[in-house]
Amino acid sequence: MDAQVDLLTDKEIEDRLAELPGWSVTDGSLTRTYTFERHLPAAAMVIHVAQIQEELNHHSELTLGYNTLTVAVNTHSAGHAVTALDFTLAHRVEEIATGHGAS
Ligand SMILES: C[C@H](O)[C@H](O)[C@H]1CNC2=NC(N)=NC(=O)C2=N1
Repeated sequence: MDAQVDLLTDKEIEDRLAELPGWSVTDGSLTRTYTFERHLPAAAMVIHVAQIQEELNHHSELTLGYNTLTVAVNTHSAGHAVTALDFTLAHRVEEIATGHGAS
């Protein structure tokens, strides 16, 4: 049984989004689309994000395009609400993005 996940108020979500330029809550998920110079760097970042997701045991929907990678996450165990766990993942992804040539 997953531990009870604390829900966030709209204000808390807005405050946390202010710390994550480029991220938004879109269609119920915390979302960011990264753009790359070429396809393979985008594909390589998928593996790195997957490693982080396994470490956190928290998983997003990843959409790989020609030179884009979209990360979209909410918390399934909280009824697909956006929670602090989603922001934790977003910050971890942000930490690696520049190194992958993402913008
Ligand atoms: C059994 C496993 O721990 C749970 O299903 C984890 C896996 N990854 C998850 N990812 C997300 N986004 N939300 C969850 O509630 C979640 N739960």
